[in-house]
Amino acid sequence: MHAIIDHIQSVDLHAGEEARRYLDTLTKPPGSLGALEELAAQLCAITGELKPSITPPAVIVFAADHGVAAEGVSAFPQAVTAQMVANFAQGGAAINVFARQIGARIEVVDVGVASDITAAGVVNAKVCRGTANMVVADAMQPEQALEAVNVGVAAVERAKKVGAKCIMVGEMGIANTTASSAMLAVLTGESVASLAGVGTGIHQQQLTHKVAVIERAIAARNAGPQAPLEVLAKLGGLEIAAMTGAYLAAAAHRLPTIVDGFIATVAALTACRICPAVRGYLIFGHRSQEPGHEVALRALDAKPLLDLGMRLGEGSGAVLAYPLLQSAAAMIAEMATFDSAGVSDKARA
Ligand SMILES: O=C(O)c1ccc[n+]([C@@H]2O[C@H](COP(=O)([O-])O)[C@@H](O)[C@H]2O)c1
Ligand SMILES: Cc1cc2nc[nH]c2cc1C
Repeated sequence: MHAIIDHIQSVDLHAGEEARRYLDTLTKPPGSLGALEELAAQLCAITGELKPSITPPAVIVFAADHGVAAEGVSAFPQAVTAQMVANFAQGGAAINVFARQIGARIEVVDVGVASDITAAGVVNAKVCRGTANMVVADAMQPEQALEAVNVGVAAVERAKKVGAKCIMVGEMGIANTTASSAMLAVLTGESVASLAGVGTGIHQQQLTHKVAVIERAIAARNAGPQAPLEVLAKLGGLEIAAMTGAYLAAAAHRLPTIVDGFIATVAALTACRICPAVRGYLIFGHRSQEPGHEVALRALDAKPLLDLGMRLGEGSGAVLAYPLLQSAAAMIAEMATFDSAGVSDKARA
């Protein structure tokens, strides 16, 4: 992990400024393409190119289990994590459908599913069989958390090796909204009650219980916001650690990265707390319905592209936003300028 952090540089602010100036020469009233213009400028700042390429895209889904599932904090049993991994391998999950739509390769990585994964094509990078129950023990040992971060780094480097120009990271892990909520409460100082949500769809009474479980875990684990890796190890999850590593590696390799929903954004926040320069490489795909997502987005000063009332995970909201990046990249690369098209601009009128 430390080797990859040493390679992270801030995005190229000069390229971003140059892109903004160039966008104002294109045949449209200045600023009229709204957020798409800012997106185009960000892609230029990330890649250092005035005509950035984001093709081909790559999707990576990290799966792991959570000991805290034993506290009854999810609407679904732990076995669903492994069952969904098999579904990903067969191409039948929402993320498979959306990835096919945009022509993205998809890699599924077992970073810590509790049971054996036999499905063909799943990368076996199991650090251990799920985390410990954070109410009674640290979720991970520091070396396990570090190993899981490195699983994420390696996955992005595999994608980079086969030519990926845009990274979308997703996750699957029953009870991971509990882990993410605990991390976020510590990282931001916000109350658990203000950010914990229904996850896969628990009822109000179960949500009250979930809040109490998270509060007990936080009190018992004793981790502070100044030590993000410790927060990750004590309260996080193996797939959250892998996502954190993926964001660090994507930044180190100057790859535009689309962040998915709640769990992904907590991992992104963790990566930014470890290395603030990561922030410039992140594009936020969508606003999840999980209330904590708003808190995490605010902590990152981030405005997501889409707001579809989704709360699935898997990377689905990131992949759905990818066509907007395609539009932004195509717009800056292909639009005519006022000069080239012989259109009078405002200044000359
Ligand atoms: O990405 C999100 O915003 C999101 C919000 C709620 C739930 N999820 C997904 O649902 C699972 C976690 O929910 P839970 O209730 O088991 O904590 C996990 O597999 C996530 O991918 C994902
Ligand atoms: C079926 C199912 C699919 C999922 N995908 C991501 N999280 C999930 C949780 C459940 C329960």
